[in-house]
Amino acid sequence: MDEGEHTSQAGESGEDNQASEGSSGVNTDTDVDADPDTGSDPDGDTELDPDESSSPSLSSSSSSSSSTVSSSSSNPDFEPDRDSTPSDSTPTPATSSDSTGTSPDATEANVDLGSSGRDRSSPDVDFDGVVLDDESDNQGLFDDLLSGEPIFENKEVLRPSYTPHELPHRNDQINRMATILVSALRGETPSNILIYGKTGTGKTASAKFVSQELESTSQKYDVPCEVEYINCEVTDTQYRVLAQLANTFIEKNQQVIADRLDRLRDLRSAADDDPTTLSDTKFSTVDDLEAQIAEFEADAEEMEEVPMTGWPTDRVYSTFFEAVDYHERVVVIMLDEIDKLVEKSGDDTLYNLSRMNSELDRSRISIMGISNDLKFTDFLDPRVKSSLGEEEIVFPPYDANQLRDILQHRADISFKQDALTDDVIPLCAAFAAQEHGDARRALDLLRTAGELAERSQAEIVAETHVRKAQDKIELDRVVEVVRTLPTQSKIVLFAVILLEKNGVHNINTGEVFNIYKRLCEEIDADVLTQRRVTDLISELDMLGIVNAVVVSKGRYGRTKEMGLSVPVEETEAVLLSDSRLGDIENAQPFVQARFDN
Ligand SMILES: Nc1ncnc2c1ncn2[C@@H]1O[C@H](COP(=O)(O)OP(=O)(O)OP(=O)(O)O)[C@@H](O)[C@H]1O
Repeated sequence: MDEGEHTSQAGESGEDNQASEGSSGVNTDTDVDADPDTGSDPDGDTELDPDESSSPSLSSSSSSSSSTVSSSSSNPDFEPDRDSTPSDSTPTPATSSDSTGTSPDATEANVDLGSSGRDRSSPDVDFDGVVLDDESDNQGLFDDLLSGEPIFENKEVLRPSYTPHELPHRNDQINRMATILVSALRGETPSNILIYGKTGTGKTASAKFVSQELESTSQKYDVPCEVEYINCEVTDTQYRVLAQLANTFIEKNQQVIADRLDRLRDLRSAADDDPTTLSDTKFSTVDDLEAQIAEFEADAEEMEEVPMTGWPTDRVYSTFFEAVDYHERVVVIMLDEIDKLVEKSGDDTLYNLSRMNSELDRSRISIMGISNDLKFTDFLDPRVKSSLGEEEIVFPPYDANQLRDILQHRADISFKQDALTDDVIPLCAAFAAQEHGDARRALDLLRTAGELAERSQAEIVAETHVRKAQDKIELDRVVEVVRTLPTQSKIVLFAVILLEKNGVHNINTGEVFNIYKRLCEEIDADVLTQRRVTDLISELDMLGIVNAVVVSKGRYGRTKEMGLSVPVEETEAVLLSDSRLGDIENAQPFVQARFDN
């Protein structure tokens, strides 16, 4: 999901919600393994090859060289030299004479004043009781941080909101989009396009890149062509989509009318001075001109913005229809996360939009839908499905080598020269390829590694920072998944944590259920059946929070044995931050109760 151009943007953590993709999605091992299948590094060496076909291989020598660098740079004795000349990008601290605007003499006076208290008798200096360079007023909190050589040249380039100018490995898809959309520049209606691909495969970035090119070319050749971007995760109902489009077009129309009125009013002044001015225009008399001005003024007056709620949908639709058809143009409506719209409010919006062309007089619209759910068209009305999917473009996941190129392009502009050891980019690429070739994940990893290096005052980003960044991102993800669990699942998870904290290994379902029951009683929650609790445990297993295996107990049947797959302390803290679970003051007695049953 990207920053919406016309929408208010949902909070963008830069994290995709992959937690539901199984236990591998929540790997909190501090040691990143060489083997994606086993999740362990039995050899204990640093050889990393998560993607055999294309992944980078990091030798232990590179890791040792980088650790040399990081250990020297994170030396605890490291003391920034405050007297040294600040680097180009380090702001020069203002001296007291700069900041007060006083003369050098005044600065000297200030030095004296520092020792002798405040001498208000000096005629040149009126410090008004404030001595800016007094040590006690500025303890150098920020000076120390600023004096470190910054690692980043421009960190924004690594953020999801940045639209890159180059999109390596997406030429084919970009060219296909361009080939389809070029008809808009010929005044024809382009076919509707559906773009599919997993998260982070560059769908939005590529579509926005093509849109920008389309709009700038249309300005160059003076062909009316516009692209409207809607993020359907935020704008997820027919009313909101139509209202947002209507208001965007109304705003644009007002601008068009204002420009036309300016020109006509200029013409009228010229005609007042010299009536022959009108001979080159379509107006035979000043009255005709006046009438046209009055008509535009009335149009501008009539255009009423759609409120964000409250109108009947057909009124919103007709307002949008009139606004878009106000003058000749081809409009491409880009519906990002289109599956979210269909999921939330069915396919009415798409049905209405896709049949509009037959009724529009002056304008034409074309739809570009973007989705990471390949199956969402199954829920569409067959007419909508065939109209929407006139052209389909698939964005395959990136492999490790492609991710490396993408990261290198960004790193060149976002980091200072030589700020990365050689293994940083391959390692970030390898980690991201291990998941599902997600460029967003790879960029997050690189940015977080840079930030961690910066925070530890290292001068260079090394392999260890990438590994720490990977752990941090994983932990953030776990925290998010746990935080958003339903209360019943949280109670079940809390029961597992309590058992684990008390040294119980191979926890079985019965044990969890006993503790769960008592926790429910304590916080006055409904008690589910043991069967239902077993289902919740399976869900936690699927989310990668617990690791459960079914074991046979011979003639006593089968049971599930489980352990926690996430860090205990952090997970417990997240659970206790829930207002209901936070009420459990001392859980120890419940665990003891396990032995009573
Ligand atoms: N080929 C590429 N070159 C440079 N940056 C890329 C490339 N592909 C993706 N990115 C970057 O990766 C991030 C995610 O890309 P984008 O938002 O386009 O993915 P998406 O496929 O639309 O994902 P989602 O379905 O989750 O919205 C963005 O910061 C984007 O700039």
